[in-house]
Amino acid sequence: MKLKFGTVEEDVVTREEFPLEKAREVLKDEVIAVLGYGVQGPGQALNLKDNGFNVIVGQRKNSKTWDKAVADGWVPGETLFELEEACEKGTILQFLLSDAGQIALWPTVKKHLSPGKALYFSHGFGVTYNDQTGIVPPEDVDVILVAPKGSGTSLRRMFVEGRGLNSSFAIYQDATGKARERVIALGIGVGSGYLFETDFYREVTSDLTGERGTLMGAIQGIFAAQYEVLRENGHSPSEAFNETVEELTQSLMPLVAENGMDWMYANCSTTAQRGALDWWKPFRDASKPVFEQLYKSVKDGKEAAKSIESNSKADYREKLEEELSELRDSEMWKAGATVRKLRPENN
Ligand SMILES: NC(=O)C1=CN([C@@H]2O[C@H](COP(=O)(O)OP(=O)(O)OC[C@H]3O[C@@H](n4cnc5c(N)ncnc54)[C@H](O)[C@@H]3O)[C@@H](O)[C@H]2O)C=CC1
Ligand SMILES: CC(=O)[C@](C)(O)C(=O)O
Ligand SMILES: [Mg+2]
Ligand SMILES: [Mg+2]
Repeated sequence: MKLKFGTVEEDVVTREEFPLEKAREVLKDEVIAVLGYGVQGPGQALNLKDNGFNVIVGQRKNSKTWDKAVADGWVPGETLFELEEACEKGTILQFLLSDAGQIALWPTVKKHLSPGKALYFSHGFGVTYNDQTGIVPPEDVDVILVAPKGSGTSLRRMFVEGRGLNSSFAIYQDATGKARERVIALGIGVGSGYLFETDFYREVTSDLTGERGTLMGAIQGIFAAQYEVLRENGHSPSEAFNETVEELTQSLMPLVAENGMDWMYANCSTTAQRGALDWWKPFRDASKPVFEQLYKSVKDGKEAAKSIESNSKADYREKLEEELSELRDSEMWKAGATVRKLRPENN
């Protein structure tokens, strides 16, 4: 359906125009092989299974995630296979290894992409940066994308709650003439609330910008800056944390989610409104050059190169964990752990 986003009209696909029954009809003869069982793998595979699709999972044996797949109800030899066996059995291959991991498995996946199969991604990364990944799909398969706009953990949680995370979708190559109905059916099948169309390049550039920017990188940066200034001026950790993070996640962001920034402002004091209206523009102006630098680094493929380089190392998990523990052990997030315990619903 066509909808106005501000003054711009866009086409979105909802469950109303493309109900689950239609998705099941489109994919009734397909075997959907979900390759990789990290964060997106479980969310998408379990939602597809619960929605009545024919799904198998491919994962390395003797790994923690193989055991997790078994614990989630996938049966070795029936619905859970080694990666190569799943590639062979699947007619739609959902390539949900980490973006760096996809490079290593690509020769195997490619070998099993016989004509008419579909290659499905949840990120435009591998194909867009194919000068770095080597992922160049054969011409006689569909190449499609459904990118849930959130963590696989939320995708599953929201599905179980009867809600739906929104996703973008894209078609890179339509070899069968059925790529469009295939990709939309998969998008509905994995539990998307609605789908908006993009292309692989735009998906990856916006996504890499978003996660490095406001969604993850910038927000931690801005939290740290304010927390430090409050602490340096003699405020206690609990006061600094509450005024920086807790109030935002518990009180104010839910209001923004419900009805927008203006409505959240309107539900705060006129004192706060005066100050926030004065200060948001200096913050925008201070951070915009950093966002421009970030977008350029994404566009130039530098962010992709860094990610491939670091996540292809044998000990990449340990290294990431080390850096995450640095965050976890910072005073701000230690204070956060105590504050979370104090929420009445947590005790
Ligand atoms: N994590 C998320 O919620 C989101 C991820 N995506 C995209 O979905 C795709 C999958 O991402 P995640 O689920 O985060 O992946 P992940 O980092 O959790 O890894 C998925 C699986 O790949 C396996 N793997 C890694 N390297 C391997 C290798 N060399 N050989 C064999 N297996 C290997 C891991 O064991 C794991 O089971 C990526 O394209 C990512 O950008 C998109 C939206 C959100
Ligand atoms: C959750 C999501 O969509 C991210 C942040 O882009 C990602 O995990 O890559
Ligand atoms: Mg994303
Ligand atoms: Mg991402």
